Amino acid sequence: MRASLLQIAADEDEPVDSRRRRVAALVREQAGADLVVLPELWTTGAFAYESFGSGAEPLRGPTYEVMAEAARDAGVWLHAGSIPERGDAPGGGEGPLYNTSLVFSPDGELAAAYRKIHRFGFDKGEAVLMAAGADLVTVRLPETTIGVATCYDLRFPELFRGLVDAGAETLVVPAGWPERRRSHWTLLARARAVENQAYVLACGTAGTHAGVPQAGRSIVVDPWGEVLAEAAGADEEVLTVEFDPARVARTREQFPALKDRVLGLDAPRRPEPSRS
Ligand SMILES: NC(=O)CCC(=O)C(=O)O
Repeated sequence: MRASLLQIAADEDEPVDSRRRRVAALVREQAGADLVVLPELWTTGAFAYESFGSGAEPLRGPTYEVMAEAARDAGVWLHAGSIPERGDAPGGGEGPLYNTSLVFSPDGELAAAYRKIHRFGFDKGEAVLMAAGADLVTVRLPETTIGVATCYDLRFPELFRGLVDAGAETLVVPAGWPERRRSHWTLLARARAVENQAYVLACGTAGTHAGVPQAGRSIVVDPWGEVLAEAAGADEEVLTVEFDPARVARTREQFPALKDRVLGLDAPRRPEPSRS
């Protein structure tokens, strides 16, 4: 399988419509790839909190339209990164905001939408401006099943275990990860690959947005935890990699650690009563 990760910048000086067209052209240039991946919130920037409301769009809004067409023209599976999605309110009108990833099939149909479950920012930013998703999302491609997660989700191994239990063999993680925590990005991408015996395709953002320098360093890790490809730095880059999806099953068979899982350990344990 061939995948291209498009590590693009979300520069405030570039009008969003121009960026959509520019990114669509880049997607079209990837014709021949099986899967193309974009970063998190590339229309606004993942740290441009004040733009989330003004830059929000419905699920089937302008980014959806442009990306569906680009996927169809290129004939690729496209994980189009995420958008600030304005959900519907139950009685009509404006509902909550979500950080929503869109996955398109090569015929330009929406194959899946994933609303980010773990919102970043603690008591500010995304954590207060956006609502949390609740559903794990996997998508069956001809060669592999992808499991979808977004940026901060990378810190929560239980989400990835859920994806593996749902059949995921390739974990796709668009992100807007800051330079300040670059070492965590690489470490966590490799950890998620090793512990789940799965490929990890993690696509970061280039440049600086909202004053936050981005780590870039998009990375592809194999099911043994080895780095197959890594972006050179934090500039815009197309990272292309060939990988063999069958290695997931082989790795899980030859080193069957996933079979040794002990389930139900997540409940708090009480100390044994004293026997004296
Ligand atoms: N956009 C994000 O989710 C940022 C996550 C992050 O900075 C971190 O986990 O560290």
